[in-house]
Amino acid sequence: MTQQSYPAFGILLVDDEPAWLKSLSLTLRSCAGLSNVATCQDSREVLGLLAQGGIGMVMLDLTMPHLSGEELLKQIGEQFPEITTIVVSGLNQLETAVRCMKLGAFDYFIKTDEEDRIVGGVLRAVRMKEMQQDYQEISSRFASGELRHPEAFTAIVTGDRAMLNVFAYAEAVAKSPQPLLITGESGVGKELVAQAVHRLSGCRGKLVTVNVAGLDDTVFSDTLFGHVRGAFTGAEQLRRGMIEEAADGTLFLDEIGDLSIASQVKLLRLLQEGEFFPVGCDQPKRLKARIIAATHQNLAEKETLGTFRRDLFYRLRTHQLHVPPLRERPGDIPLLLEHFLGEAAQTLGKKKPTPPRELAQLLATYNFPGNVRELKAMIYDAVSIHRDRMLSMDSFAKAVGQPRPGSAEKAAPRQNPFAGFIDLPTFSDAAGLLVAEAMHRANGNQTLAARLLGISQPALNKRLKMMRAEPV
Ligand SMILES: Nc1ncnc2c1ncn2[C@@H]1O[C@H](COP(=O)(O)OP(=O)(O)OP(=O)(O)O)[C@@H](O)[C@H]1O
Repeated sequence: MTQQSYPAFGILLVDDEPAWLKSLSLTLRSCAGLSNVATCQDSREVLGLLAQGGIGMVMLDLTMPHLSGEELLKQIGEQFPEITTIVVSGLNQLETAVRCMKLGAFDYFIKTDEEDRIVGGVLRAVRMKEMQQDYQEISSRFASGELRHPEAFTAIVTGDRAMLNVFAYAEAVAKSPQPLLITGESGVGKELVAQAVHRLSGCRGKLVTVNVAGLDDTVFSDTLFGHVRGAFTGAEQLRRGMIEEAADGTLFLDEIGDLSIASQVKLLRLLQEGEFFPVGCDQPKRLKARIIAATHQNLAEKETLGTFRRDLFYRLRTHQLHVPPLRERPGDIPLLLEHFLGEAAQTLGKKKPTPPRELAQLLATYNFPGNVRELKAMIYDAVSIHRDRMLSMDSFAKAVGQPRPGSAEKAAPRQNPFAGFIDLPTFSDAAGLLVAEAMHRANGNQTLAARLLGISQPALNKRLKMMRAEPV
């Protein structure tokens, strides 16, 4: 996407008629935004040109002097199997088309076909080729297992294997012009990942973020596509949409799961055709930005319920990254704690406090529905009220012990876990099981287990001694 010309690989047009070569190049440039196009009039030169490298696709005439198109097709298939070949011929014969397909042609067009058909076919082939290249890149990155640009991820604190896999994938698809979908619960760091992908893309344009939640279809169109002067009452000035703001860069569409069906249709058209119409304008403009979309919602479920279009879902997830929730990467909690303590202290102009040893363990017992954002807020909160050298556990214990406002735990009356039992355990058995669970969650730390149970540490110690004397 950094290069001026698109796509990243060259497209070679081969025909002995210069007028056709000129008109096809113009059509590809103006209707499909394909500018990385070279032409060749002499079929004998084609193999030599391909040997120089850089060409990923050939569009070939069949009836040419010297080397016929069919012969060339065969030789390209043998010597350059990675190159996609499309036949564009004056011959409207089914047998010829079938023969070409058998020789490996990706598609077959007749010169008199409508322009839209040819352009659509070429764009399809370009997309397939880009995806092939992306997948090769992905597998080679995973095989090497190393990040080439770890510095792009410095804002994301983690040591987790699954997160490192997310980074490897992000690196592999960063330069792809295909859309990228980032999923994961709220607060896991999806936007940080989008920023890293943009940085790695090498695009010289900006990263432009649009939160599409709550935008009705009219505002969505106006925000993304912009409008011309006089497009509607109040449109006194021309407005460039966010797509244009993000030209040669990345357009990050956050909360994509909330998009209305009408706007989904428009986004799909943008992705499929690579063009859009500013409101009130009948001249299409080309999409020159890479699209990254993110959501905390389950799009597969929404698609089944009919609230998210299947075609858009499949288009968006050409490449997909899932950022795991914090509770699935407890090893990150101490790292994030250290990081945010430093950050909060600096922001609040305080000395970085020392966290008690049990704090990370206490936090590991909590399931963090708000993920890293919630942890960050807890730490900022604690640092803002802290006075001594040692950080107090109190605000954390309070936060992890409380059901979140509006959460299911608060809304639903707590079920008595013994409700379905025919024979109730004895009081001492039940207490023993509760203590065993708290000790397990606290990783054997009595201070922490006592906090979880809401009793003092000596009381817990006494109970443990009793349990050892008469095991449950
Ligand atoms: N691994 C991390 N290291 C450092 N900071 C992080 C990390 N993950 C998230 N954060 C911070 O947590 C907050 C939430 O992150 P972010 O906005 O990227 O999450 P999100 O998944 O995009 O959330 P939402 O779905 O609500 O938009 C931000 O302040 C971000 O800087």
